[in-house]
Amino acid sequence: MAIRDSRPSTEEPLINSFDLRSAGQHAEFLRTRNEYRGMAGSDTQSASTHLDTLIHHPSPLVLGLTALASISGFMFGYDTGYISSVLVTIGSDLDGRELLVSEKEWITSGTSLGAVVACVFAGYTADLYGRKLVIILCNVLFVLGALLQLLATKVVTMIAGRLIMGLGVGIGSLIAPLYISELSPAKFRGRMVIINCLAITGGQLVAYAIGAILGGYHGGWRAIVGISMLPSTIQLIAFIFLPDTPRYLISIGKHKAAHQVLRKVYLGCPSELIEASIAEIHQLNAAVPGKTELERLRNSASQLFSTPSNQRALVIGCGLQAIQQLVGINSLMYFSGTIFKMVGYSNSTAVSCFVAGTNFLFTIVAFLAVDKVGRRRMLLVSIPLLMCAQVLCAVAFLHMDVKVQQHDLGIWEWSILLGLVLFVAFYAVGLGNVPWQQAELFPQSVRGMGTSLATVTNWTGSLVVSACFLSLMQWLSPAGAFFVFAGITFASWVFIFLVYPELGSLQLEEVQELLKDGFNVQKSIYIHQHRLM
Ligand SMILES: O[C@H]1[C@H](O)[C@@H](O)[C@H](O)[C@@H](O)[C@H]1O
Repeated sequence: MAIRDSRPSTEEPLINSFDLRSAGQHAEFLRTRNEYRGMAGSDTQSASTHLDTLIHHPSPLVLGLTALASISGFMFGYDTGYISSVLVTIGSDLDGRELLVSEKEWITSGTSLGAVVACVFAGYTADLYGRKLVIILCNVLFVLGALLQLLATKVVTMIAGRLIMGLGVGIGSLIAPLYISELSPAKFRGRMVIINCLAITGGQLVAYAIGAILGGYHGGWRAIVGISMLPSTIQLIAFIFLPDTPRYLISIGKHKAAHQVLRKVYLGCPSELIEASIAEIHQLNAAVPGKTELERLRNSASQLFSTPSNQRALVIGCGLQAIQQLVGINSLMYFSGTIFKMVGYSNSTAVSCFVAGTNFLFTIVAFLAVDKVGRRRMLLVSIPLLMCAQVLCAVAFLHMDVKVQQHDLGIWEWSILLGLVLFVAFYAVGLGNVPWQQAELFPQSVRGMGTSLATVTNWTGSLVVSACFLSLMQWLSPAGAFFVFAGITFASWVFIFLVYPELGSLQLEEVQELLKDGFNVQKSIYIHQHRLM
């Protein structure tokens, strides 16, 4: 907001009247403001940025709502993660016979397919009817999908259940990071969104672990599916009573309700400053014009595609989500068992847990580092290391004859294990979570629609990789497949280096201003460094 001079004439009197809690804080505020003025040629610092300087920890409300919103992330991870163990143990429970390969494929990819479809509509629905309502809707779909699978005696019911659950997964993957981004103060935003990523990778880990435990029992798969209804029911009930995001509330004119939420977000901060921040957010977030919903949909789309800052936001958001998937992570998440079996390791379930556990652990590293190190730097450092890990896997595969079923575990077999673990680890610290910060790229009026497109890109990429990976290994050999991933990873680094600015310390309303006349990478780095000081 400081990039745009939003409250030029009221700035000084307002500052004087604020009950700043200490001289140190005031000094800090003035220093930040002056440096920022110098950098951006602006005359003021926004009330929201000022509010940020007054708080030092996320408030209990921010933490609580983030944790509850992240249940959607958990469902995303759990629902995509449990299917491998269900398929192994389902036997002839459906239609009284073993499943055909094509049926297994439908049951597996049904969720991703449902997710792609749902993301197309979810964002715009959230722009129109609110973030909270969409969270409730996604839980209804989770529960409905799980119930159908739980009670299924026919293959077709099972596929329908997976598809409906997929609709929920798609909506949840979009709405949880959006809700958290709009709620969190800028300085904790990165970390709060990563809590949702921790829930995704945690959900995958729990799904593998529960699969390993219950998979051994006859009919255990129904319990694996049934368990998924518990977290979604909790989230469904909780969000009936919880508030929508302050930014959404402001966008529909509910300033009083927004004030109540913001007071708990910025605990102990002066009420006048919160008012000023609401006025700013209101002023900077003009609603999309239109009398009917169709008219507004048309205007939103044209605003999203024709405004230069939104075009750049789309390039970054969709680009990062495509990269997240095309480097091949889900070939490991879904097929690590197959890969390890090919290499000669026998216990594929344990191995899958190991891969999922690494993903989870290194997401914690990202959580601890993101707001200090910055999103851009985390990507630029972790991606070359990820590429080295992929090359290590490829070279190790070159030295093995994968057609031989039983290998002694020699140096190259161990190198593959090492390569895959490093692959997941370096992915988790950067690409696993930074693309999910997508909501910060778009302005309020088209945030839902913009994140929809980015999320559709993610799920399409995931579908393409999981559908093609086994064939790719056949056509090009496993070594060839990993060299392809390494090539994509290299190109990704160049893309990110050229176009991805550091958005870590900007208010959501400032990002648009930054992207107005270019990607402004250098400028963004400058702001980040100065606000961190
Ligand atoms: O960020 C997540 C996470 O990294 C998961 O492990 C992966 O399966 C998803 O596709 C990705 O979106």
